[in-house]
Amino acid sequence: MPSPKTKNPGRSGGSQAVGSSSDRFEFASLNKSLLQRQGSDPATARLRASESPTRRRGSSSSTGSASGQGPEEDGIRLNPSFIRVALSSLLAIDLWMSKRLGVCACEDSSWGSVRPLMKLIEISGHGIPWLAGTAYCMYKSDSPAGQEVMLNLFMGLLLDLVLVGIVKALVRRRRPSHNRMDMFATFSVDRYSFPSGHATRAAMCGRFLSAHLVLAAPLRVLVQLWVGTVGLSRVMLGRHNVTDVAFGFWMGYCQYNLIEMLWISPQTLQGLLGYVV
Ligand SMILES: CC(C)=CCC/C(C)=C/COP(=O)(O)O
Repeated sequence: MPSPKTKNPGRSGGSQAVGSSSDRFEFASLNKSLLQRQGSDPATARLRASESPTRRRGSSSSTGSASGQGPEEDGIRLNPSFIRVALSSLLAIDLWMSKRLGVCACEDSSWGSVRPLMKLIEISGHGIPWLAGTAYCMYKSDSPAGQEVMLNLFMGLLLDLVLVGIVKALVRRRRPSHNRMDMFATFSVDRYSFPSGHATRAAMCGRFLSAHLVLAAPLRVLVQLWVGTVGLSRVMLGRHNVTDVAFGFWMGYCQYNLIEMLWISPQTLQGLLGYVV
């Protein structure tokens, strides 16, 4: 659980329980839009229609609805959709679970003594050791087949960084309020938490290793255990909400399919190099 030491510059103050200031921040925006939808009765709609264009423009930025919408869209706003209610419930459960599981968020959290181990697991899924290790193995490999596998893993790791960066920049979900931002070597988008870059990398590399490098069944089980541990450690460290990690796993799983689709074979490489040179 978070301690008074917990800092998060993006949030106003620390929090101890679900329904705290930070959670309320996320709920507030959901509730606001729900209320706005519910409040779109004909009288409100008429009132809105009579607003001056300037006022409507101003309000559209906060409500997320553009001025001058057609009647069909107003009709949709009359009925808060089931999906929206389901999503806000999921978000509530997500925040509650993430807060409960964030037991290593700082040294004086309930499981604070395990934090160094969790940080070690964090390093095992960080981009830098993976990129450096793969580049080293590619350089050291004396078989063309080994080099091919390593080159594709390297390209996959770069692709992962780009895709995660894009999704983080688009979604812009803040990290949990109990997170202490003390990760090493991060990009600016890493102040956002959705999806977990460690989870995407772990899931993608886990599938890659099992398909190309780790052939013994017991070792494959170990690889999958590592993937799960990396995901769990993200929530326990307070870095992520559960949904960030769950989506990250799914995204990493799909990224592996992308690597297989875009597989760079020696022939492709020769073609590409021949084209460039
Ligand atoms: C600097 C390089 C090469 C990678 C950054 C890796 C990183 C710190 C990702 C953030 O992961 P989470 O989204 O799981 O916190």
